[in-house]
Amino acid sequence: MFVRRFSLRDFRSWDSLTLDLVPGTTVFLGSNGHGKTNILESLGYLSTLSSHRVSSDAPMIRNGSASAFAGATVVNSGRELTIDVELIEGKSNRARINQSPARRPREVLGILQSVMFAPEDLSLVRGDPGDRRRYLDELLTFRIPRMAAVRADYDKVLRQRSALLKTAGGALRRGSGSGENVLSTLEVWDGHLAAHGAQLLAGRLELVHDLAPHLAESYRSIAPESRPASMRYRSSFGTSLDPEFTDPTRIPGIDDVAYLEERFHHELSVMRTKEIDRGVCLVGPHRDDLELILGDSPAKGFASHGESWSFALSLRLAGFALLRTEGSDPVLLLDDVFAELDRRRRRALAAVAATAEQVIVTAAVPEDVPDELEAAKFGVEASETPEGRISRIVSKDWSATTDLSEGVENRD
Ligand SMILES: Nc1ncnc2c1ncn2[C@@H]1O[C@H](COP(=O)(O)OP(=O)(O)OP(=O)(O)O)[C@@H](O)[C@H]1O
Repeated sequence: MFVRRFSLRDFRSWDSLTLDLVPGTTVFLGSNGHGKTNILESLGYLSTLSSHRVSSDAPMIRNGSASAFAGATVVNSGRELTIDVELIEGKSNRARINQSPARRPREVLGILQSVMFAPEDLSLVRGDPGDRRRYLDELLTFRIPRMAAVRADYDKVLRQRSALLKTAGGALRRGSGSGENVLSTLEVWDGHLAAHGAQLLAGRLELVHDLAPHLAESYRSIAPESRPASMRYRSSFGTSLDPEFTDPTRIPGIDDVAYLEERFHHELSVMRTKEIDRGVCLVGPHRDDLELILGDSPAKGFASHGESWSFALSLRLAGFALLRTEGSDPVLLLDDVFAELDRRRRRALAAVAATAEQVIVTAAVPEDVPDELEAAKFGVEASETPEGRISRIVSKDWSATTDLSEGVENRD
């Protein structure tokens, strides 16, 4: 698939931009802090409804504006769909598909599939479990779009159940009669949590099973002199779950969801007193992790800086390879990453990028982009204006390269 056109309004440093793109590699070039990453972030947002840099939407709205807009026309096997999202300060976001309002923004998920590799990805290896869960869930949603609804339902039940756990703790400590009522309501929420959680968990386990060989292969090609890379899902269910279930080589079965739902229920009953004491939900997919292993050791806290980079890149390339084997052709978004890589890893990444239908790259200077990637180039420059610092596409002399910014308007 490829993005044929995209538009921004009041998105970070871009007050207004409409740009036509083509398949192949497109590079946005400019000095630090001029607005290149903001472009990739907006495409990533249209793809996943979240930013790779911030956990809330507010920072993406241009300073002084009440809302931001990002839209893209995506061509997938000859079929064109236009999606757009409006981020509104203090209100729910709005999304449209082919100009028609979507009932929920998450309906746009899956239309623009992308894999982004960015400096922030080091946190996949070194950061908190939440970063790795997000990595898994984004891929899962591309594979199985209905998983976006399962995740949303799970999060909703989790919030309600957590609030109830706090109430239950208070009521039982006071010895009030309402404690009994709260406990029976908790049973109902346990059922909902286990039902949604089991689906999410089964989806993640199947994903890890399918992803693991691609990870091993990607890491081998990037860092052949290093130890082998592997992954394993770590469940918060403890001994309630047969360890065989998290073995990435185990072939998922059709009864998995039912088994996991039953185990989830069981684990909730085991943890009941502890959960009420603490007032939080202690087990479930929201407490799980993806273990990344280098040789026989956990990559986190053990891998060198270079190995961690290779691991993070391999995770992204593994996701890209998996989606491609399943018939999808995600857009590859590479945020200023070539300058960070040594020659071997640059070549490995360039080789994969050359096979993608569309690659969008940011770089400070043309020399940062490997020669193997024939690229169309746009210059990006920000300047101070009465409305603040605003980014623009500018014409540059790239000498002997294709400068597409000639004639491009930063249109309304
Ligand atoms: N909400 C916002 N409103 C206005 N400007 C913003 C907002 N958020 C970020 N910016 C501006 O965007 C610019 C940073 O843009 P971006 O991160 O895209 O830079 P970049 O060109 O990718 O730089 P680097 O090469 O250093 O990564 C900064 O000037 C910052 O002040």
